[in-house]
Amino acid sequence: MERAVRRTTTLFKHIVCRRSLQMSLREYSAGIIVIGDEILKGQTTDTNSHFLCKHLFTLGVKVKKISVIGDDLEVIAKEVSEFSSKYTHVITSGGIGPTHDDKTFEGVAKAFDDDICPHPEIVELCKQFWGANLSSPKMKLAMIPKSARLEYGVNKKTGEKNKFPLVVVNNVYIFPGVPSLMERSFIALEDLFKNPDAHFYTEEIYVQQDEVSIAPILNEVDEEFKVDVTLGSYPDFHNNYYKVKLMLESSNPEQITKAATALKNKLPNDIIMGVYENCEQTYSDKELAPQHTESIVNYDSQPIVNAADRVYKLVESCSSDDVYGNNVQKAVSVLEECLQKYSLDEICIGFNGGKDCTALLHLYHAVVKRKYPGHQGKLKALYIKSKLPFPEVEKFTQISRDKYHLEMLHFEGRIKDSLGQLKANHPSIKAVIMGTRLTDPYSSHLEAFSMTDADWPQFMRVNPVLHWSYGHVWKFLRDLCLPYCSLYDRGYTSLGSMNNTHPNPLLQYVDEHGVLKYRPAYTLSDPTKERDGRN
Ligand SMILES: Cc1cc2nc3c(=O)[nH]c(=O)nc-3n(C[C@H](O)[C@H](O)[C@H](O)COP(=O)(O)O)c2cc1C
Ligand SMILES: Nc1ncnc2c1ncn2[C@@H]1O[C@H](COP(=O)(O)OP(=O)(O)OP(=O)(O)O)[C@@H](O)[C@H]1O
Ligand SMILES: [Co+2]
Ligand SMILES: [K+]
Ligand SMILES: [Mg+2]
Repeated sequence: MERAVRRTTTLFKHIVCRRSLQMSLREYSAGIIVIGDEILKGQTTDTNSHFLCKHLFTLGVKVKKISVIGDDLEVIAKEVSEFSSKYTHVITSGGIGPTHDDKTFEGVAKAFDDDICPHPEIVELCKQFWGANLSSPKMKLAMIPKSARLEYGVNKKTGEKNKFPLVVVNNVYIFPGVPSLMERSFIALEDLFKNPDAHFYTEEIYVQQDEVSIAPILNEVDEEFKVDVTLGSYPDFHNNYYKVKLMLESSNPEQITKAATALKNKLPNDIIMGVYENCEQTYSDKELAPQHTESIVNYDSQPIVNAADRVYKLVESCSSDDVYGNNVQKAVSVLEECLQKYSLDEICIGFNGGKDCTALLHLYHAVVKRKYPGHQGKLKALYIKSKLPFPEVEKFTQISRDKYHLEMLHFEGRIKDSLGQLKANHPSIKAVIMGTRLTDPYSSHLEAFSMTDADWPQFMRVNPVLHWSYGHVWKFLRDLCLPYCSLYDRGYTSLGSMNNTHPNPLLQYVDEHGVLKYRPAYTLSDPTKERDGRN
């Protein structure tokens, strides 16, 4: 939501986007109608339209309009009728449950001057699945427009025909509102929507300056190429590496290249962080993620996808006098040794969103991927929440959990007590991988494998980055374009709780408007001052 709102309030709405109607290509359009009082009342958040837009785009279908309406017969009929005449496909979600307030089938029937009546095939299915007799509320599911046809679709994983059909009237596809059901059903039926001619070319340019300062350039390029190329500008306030992503899109490969070249020539060179060219999307069912070619500058927008290749390449290509490279190598071999000694079930990584464990998590992920290429299970991560955690830290741990597919073992309170609970609740865990370095307090005596102290719950502490310097951690994170907690971009150099952690005073400066600001953590030149913001 937040992101969508931001987009519409920014420059993009002033750049009118048009794409040429190349006559050789047939354009497929779609309109989405989200139906349900609960959405208009703010009791449910609509995620279905977002899901549909994303998938339809990859199928070569342009969504032209999304409408959200209540469970009102007249309104449904009017909207369906209008959408049906305007767009190639109309997709509705919601309002097909067994209760009185669900009116979508009736509304669609009305839109086409049709009536609803029991459909024998669905009546049969209702009997089979729910033992429903003709008077049971479930039978409402069988009351569909007379002119409807049924589309079963195929489960892509099992190859089997779906058990329950989708109801379709003319070009109107009537999906359930429950997101999991809608998504499953849509994926099984997506071939119905696909545009066989679609062939979009995209190019992404990542820029390190805010939108306002580049707006005149965007307007110029848009003006020149708008007939053939769509230019979008998407700011990201939380990214550690860029401020705006520019997205060009066209079905004409020559024109998109010309537009992108014009844009790159006009933008100051030093603000371009990364360029992905020819991210051609052909609409196979395989992957939603765009197939990127390598960025021609250095920003990697998908650092986790190739984690193992990148990490091992770094390790294999490093020379003997490269201290940083050797430290990465050492970390990888400690992790490999850890995986020899313990099974994945016996290991968790201590992950609290800090920089050291963020670098470590990426290494651990890479080493696991290399050792177990087909591994589908989740890596375990231990997160002991402090009394007053920073919201930025909380957010970052959640983002990391999703990106690296972690199973989070959550605890709250004192670390020692939490480790006692870890032992009790997860008896299989024997080793905790940690981002501790020799320069951390009370850590100068540690080794790669050190048991916890005698008066602590007993775990093997595995310390792969023990010999890394402060600078090495930042070099690793930044060189590989890894996401890290946003507090580090605002002058924090080590993170504890909100009550004992401040930005590092050494990074303070006064900007041109006289405002006190902090430089990012990776610019700290004296590493012995890493904890100067802690008390
Ligand atoms: C898994 C784990 C094991 C730990 N084992 C010990 C230990 O054996 N002895 C000890 O004094 N502290 C131990 N600690 C505490 C850490 O040394 C350190 O005090 C804690 O991570 C807070 O670090 P900070 O002050 O940099 O935020 C452990 C912490 C964790 C997460
Ligand atoms: N609350 C915690 N929950 C889980 N693991 C923790 C916790 N605190 C510390 N650890 C582990 O101990 C390591 C050392 O802690 P430390 O605070 O020095 O590093 P960090 O949090 O990764 O980064 P920073 O030094 O910037 O705060 C972490 O990398 C992590 O592996
Ligand atoms: Co640290
Ligand atoms: K924008
Ligand atoms: Mg910390």
